[in-house]
Amino acid sequence: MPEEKTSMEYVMEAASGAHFSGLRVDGLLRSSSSLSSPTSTSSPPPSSLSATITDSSKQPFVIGVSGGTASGKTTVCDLIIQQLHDHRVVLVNQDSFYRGLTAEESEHVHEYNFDHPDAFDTEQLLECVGKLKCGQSVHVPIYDFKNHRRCSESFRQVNASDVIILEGILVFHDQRVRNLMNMKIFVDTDADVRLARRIRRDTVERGRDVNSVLEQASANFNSLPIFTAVSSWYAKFVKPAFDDFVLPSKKYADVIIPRGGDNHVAVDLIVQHIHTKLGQHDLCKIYPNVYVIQSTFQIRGMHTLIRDREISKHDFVFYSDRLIRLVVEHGLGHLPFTEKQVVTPTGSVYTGVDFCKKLCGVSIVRSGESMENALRACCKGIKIGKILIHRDGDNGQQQLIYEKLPKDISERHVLLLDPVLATGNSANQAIELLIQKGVPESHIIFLNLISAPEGIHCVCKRFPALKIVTSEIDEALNDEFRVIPGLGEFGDRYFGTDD
Ligand SMILES: Nc1ncnc2c1ncn2[C@@H]1O[C@H](COP(=O)(O)OP(=O)(O)O)[C@@H](O)[C@H]1O
Ligand SMILES: Nc1ccn([C@@H]2O[C@H](COP(=O)(O)O)[C@@H](O)[C@H]2O)c(=O)n1
Ligand SMILES: [Mg+2]
Repeated sequence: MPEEKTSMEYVMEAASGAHFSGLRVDGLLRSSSSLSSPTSTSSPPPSSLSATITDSSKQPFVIGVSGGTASGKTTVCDLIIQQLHDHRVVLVNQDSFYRGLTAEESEHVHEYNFDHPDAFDTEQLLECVGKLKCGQSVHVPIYDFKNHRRCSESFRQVNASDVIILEGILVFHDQRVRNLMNMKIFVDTDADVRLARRIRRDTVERGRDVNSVLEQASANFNSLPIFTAVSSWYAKFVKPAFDDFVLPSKKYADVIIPRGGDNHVAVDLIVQHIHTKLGQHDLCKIYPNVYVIQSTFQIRGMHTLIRDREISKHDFVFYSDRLIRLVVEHGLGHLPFTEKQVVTPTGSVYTGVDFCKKLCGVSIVRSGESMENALRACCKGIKIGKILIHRDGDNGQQQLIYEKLPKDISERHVLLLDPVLATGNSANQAIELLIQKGVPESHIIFLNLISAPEGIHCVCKRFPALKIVTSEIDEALNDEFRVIPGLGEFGDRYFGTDD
């Protein structure tokens, strides 16, 4: 983190897809996670979500964190950032947008009200966060609390990220700033505790001498004779501004955290909520029956391998099988269950669930057959039917060639197997057939490794009650109806007929 510099300097915060966070603009590195360099190998690769963040249609999740001075806003932000370690996070402090003081104001700095909304350049803050929301990089000013001014020649470059945290005493004051936020958190800490912390922080971190802080602090101690006569910055500005502007903005919060950073339960819940929001592909929000299995580095790694055109056949099959198994397990999790109790060897009763018995698989030949082994491995003795649909060229025309399905299929839940969902035409034809055979639409779970958005739209619009479980949603189809980036002809690669 730079001290004041005479030459122009960029302080890189978020770059190259890794996770960055918690870099304070007052010259203090607060978060241990921000110690990693932008290219650190310990930093995670961008998730599928992160990758799409650079696409301006994908907006980052913006969190506003407000609360009185020294309530623990920055501490809470650091905790959130640490727990969001697999996402790119940037922290923007409202303090960075303090206006510069005129010469006269500087001369009478103790008369200046840093706690009034007018002390901030809100237009600049709006522009900055607006750009970040659109996936653009911005230059954030660096504020020097010791000298009450911006470092005129240094700024921090903040790049596109998955999560933007905007923190400051008055970030909920202006409606336009509030409107940028997806989630608003108010850190609510007792006034006496805040005052004590502020005294300590301002002397240790902000270069204030003890007397000046005590002068600021006198409002809360003004029953003590020693401080009654002292003119008080805290009494004059900080406390009234808290009562007039900060506290009234608490009503806009979605979440109020009592005790700040000590409240680990609240922080955990907030992080869980953000994870859920980030993990959801936009299509999952449009179609609630589309499920993308939770991405992990193992899953990303396996996708990286099977999508690599240079991978050996053996490895392609091995890693495809691993991924298919995960999708199958996830799909099984969507089946209905009944409660079941068993007695354990300790003689105690364990209340669990019983698997759904009325079940079968149906593979769309030929690539769907690659998923049969995983299904058999999970469901002993499961019946698996087959549907063969012929694609006439690339014009979307389909023809049903062959079907062999269990006779009582209408009484079963069906796991429909096809590793790649592209246009959705063959899937729709297969689903149509299952419905003709009497399978209720809501009893069909369609399992894929990768899905194109076009295929999801096509299937979900026609069969809204059916569930789709996939491990990744790709970008789009190209002009030849192939999934991009995709992985080529899955069946040929899996069964070794791609030479
Ligand atoms: N739960 C806590 N227990 C003890 N000290 C804390 C706690 N939370 C914050 N602090 C300290 O109080 C001061 C103010 O906290 P900070 O998070 O910077 O507040 P804010 O950003 O709201 O002004 C800092 O010096 C910080 O280390
Ligand atoms: N030059 C300045 C500018 C602001 N302050 C005080 O900082 C407080 C806001 O920062 P928090 O981290 O406490 O939210 C605010 O209450 C201002 O009084 C300052 O001391 N000097
Ligand atoms: Mg702070």
